[in-house]
Amino acid sequence: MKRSSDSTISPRSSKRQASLAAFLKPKNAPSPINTKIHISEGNGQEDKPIVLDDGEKPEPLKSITTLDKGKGKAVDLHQNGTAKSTATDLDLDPAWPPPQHPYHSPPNTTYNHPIVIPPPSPSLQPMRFNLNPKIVHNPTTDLDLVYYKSFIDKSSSKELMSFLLNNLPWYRVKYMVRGMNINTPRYTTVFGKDSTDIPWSGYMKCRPRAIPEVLERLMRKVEQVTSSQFNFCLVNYYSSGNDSISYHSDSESFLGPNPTIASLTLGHPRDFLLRHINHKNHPRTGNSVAVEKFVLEDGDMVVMKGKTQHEWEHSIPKRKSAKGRINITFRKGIVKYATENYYNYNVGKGSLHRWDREKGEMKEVEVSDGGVKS
Ligand SMILES: O=C(O)CCC(=O)C(=O)O
Ligand SMILES: [Fe+2]
Repeated sequence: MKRSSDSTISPRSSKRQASLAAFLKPKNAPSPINTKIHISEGNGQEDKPIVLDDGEKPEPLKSITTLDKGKGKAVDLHQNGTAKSTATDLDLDPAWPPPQHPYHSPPNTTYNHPIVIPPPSPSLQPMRFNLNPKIVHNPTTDLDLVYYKSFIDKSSSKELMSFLLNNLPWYRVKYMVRGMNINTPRYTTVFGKDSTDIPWSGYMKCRPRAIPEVLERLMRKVEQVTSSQFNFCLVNYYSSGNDSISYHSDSESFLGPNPTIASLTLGHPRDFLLRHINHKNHPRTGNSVAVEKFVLEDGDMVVMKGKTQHEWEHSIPKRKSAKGRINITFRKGIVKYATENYYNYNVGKGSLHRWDREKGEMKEVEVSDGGVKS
């Protein structure tokens, strides 16, 4: 999806919000929200027309629709059927990944990395995880989440945050939509390749990058815990409360129907809002649907699944006092366009940024690393 809010195009641009989900609304459903500017925003962008709509007023927040308070434990699926409440990334099933896994091995573990991303430091071995999810499922509104509070344990999450901040290449992507310049309001980066048999070297518009070892190990664990398979890892860094992602759905057709997306938080907490695409008038009930809010804290993981991406939008709104937060998402792209799109909107053509440890801030590095070809 693309991004919008926070572009330089006009003072009102920060109000602009995005949704591709509007295109997926059931036929005859009432029009979701009226109409002025509605620019889709997120981490990928689909080649579809963009519905224009206006950022609407904020709505009162209601508590989450937690139907199962999550007393049960997550089942660690590859532990010979034994359910566990904690795990590490080193206790993976040796048969994982299976031969048909959608992440085909890159030519080497550092393939197309524009900078040296070191292997995980000893302090990151092993990473420890807590498996105590809450199931958030509302069959009427099709909200379908699994929410792991403190999925990554505190010391692993601190180490991981520092490792990623210091070692990943970061971008502040600029792009154009309908003649308007958009500045992505957060730092982004992406690794991985779609599940097609196209070789890693076979992309004309971008150069897919191998998922760095530490993120691949995390991905394998998340796959095991969620019974899913992924081939992309997108990472966001929100450096302050001014960084954000506006309402959008990750419902791009290049992820296939009902995509499962696992999303992890490291660092300072941020509000995560979910809004139904027909929140003013739900087609089945005729009622309004309240915005759902989660405060995502260090180590938390939210798995969005089922029809969530088709029926709901999510956002990380700006918040005055917020401080640095990393978000990692794992997804599965099924066509070549997934790769082109994700690199275009999360690496782009601009210069890379590195974390300046001494100053505690991002620094723009002059060289362009050729992530995306012109
Ligand atoms: O930062 C987050 O929690 C959400 C990120 C997100 O929605 C996205 O990258 O598509
Ligand atoms: Fe998203």
